[in-house]
Amino acid sequence: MKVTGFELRRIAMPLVSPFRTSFGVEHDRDVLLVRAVTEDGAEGWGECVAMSEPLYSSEYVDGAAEVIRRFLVPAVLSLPDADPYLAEVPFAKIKGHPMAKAAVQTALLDAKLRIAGTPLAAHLGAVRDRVPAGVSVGIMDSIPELLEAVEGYLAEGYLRIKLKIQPGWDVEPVRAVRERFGDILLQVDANTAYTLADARHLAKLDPFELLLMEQPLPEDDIRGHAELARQVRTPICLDESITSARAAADAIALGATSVVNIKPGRVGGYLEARRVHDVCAANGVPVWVGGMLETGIGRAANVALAALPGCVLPGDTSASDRYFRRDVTAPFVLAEGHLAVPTGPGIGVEPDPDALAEVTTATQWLAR
Ligand SMILES: O=C(O)CCC(=O)N[C@@H](C(=O)O)c1ccccc1
Repeated sequence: MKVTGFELRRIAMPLVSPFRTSFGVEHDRDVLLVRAVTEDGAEGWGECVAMSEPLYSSEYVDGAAEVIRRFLVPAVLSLPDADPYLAEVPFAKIKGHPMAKAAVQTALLDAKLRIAGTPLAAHLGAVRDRVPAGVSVGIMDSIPELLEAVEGYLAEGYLRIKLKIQPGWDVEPVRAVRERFGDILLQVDANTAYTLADARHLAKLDPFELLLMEQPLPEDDIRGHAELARQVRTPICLDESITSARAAADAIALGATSVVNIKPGRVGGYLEARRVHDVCAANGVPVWVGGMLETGIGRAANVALAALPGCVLPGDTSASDRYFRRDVTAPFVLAEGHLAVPTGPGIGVEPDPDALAEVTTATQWLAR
């Protein structure tokens, strides 16, 4: 496949409501989209999930755009065949920047699969045609406000609730949700906000029978998570720590995680995401697909990944209207708590030109 060039497109997507985590509050998303154009006019899309500031990980959207412009696009354009699998070789020589790599790799993968007429889900090994949807609920100003939000999501049909927690907002919100809504599927996400010194406090979550406790400690504290797992009953799930299939194998072998959140942007793309899935499946570790507030472009690819056999827990694959009043693609809509897996070639969705034009803040064409 010969690529004639790439378009980098920045879009400004306001969120329907502020999204608060232990590391900050998002009011809107400044998203970088990558479009690959091939010699015979096929195209492929990728979404960079880097946030505006390096608060979730070291990447941020302006930095990702720079790495794509200066290093990743030239590496691809120098290949005789711009195949996403072949591109992993020069990409591996560039240290880090998994979200930037994932965006370019996905644009190539989408183009390759559209040309072949193969849906991404089929290419990855999907076994389902719809996936159960969970929803991530941010930190709120009060318990009543939280209960109102959770009630609304349950009424919409979400099959699993994830509560963001941080020191000072953890046991009480979980207790309130459990007492009000009974034995719903419930989990928490700390985004690295605690330390091992908080182990006894985190053990207070055990009576609430949570599905998992996500990334309680810093992303590089594998030993700490293994020690914490010995002190709390709630299963530990890692997110920020799992940067590759090897990192997943290490964390599992060291007893640091018993569930894994797979985010393609965090591991460099859907090809490595499938390897993380396979390593976890080989070790009997359940996985689910996380989210980074993606538009329909990234959401479509995440839903395809969530259809793999090892994805046995609802993911943060919510409907488009969880975050956006108007998506740039046809919206993903909840049906009986599930999202349908796209069936078209590649990621199976196209951005709507008018919707895209409405939110575009900058475009740049990068060619040989
Ligand atoms: O549903 C979604 O797309 C968001 C799910 C979610 O909570 N993402 C969290 C996370 O840490 O997993 C996040 C939010 C904002 C920025 C980065 C990550």
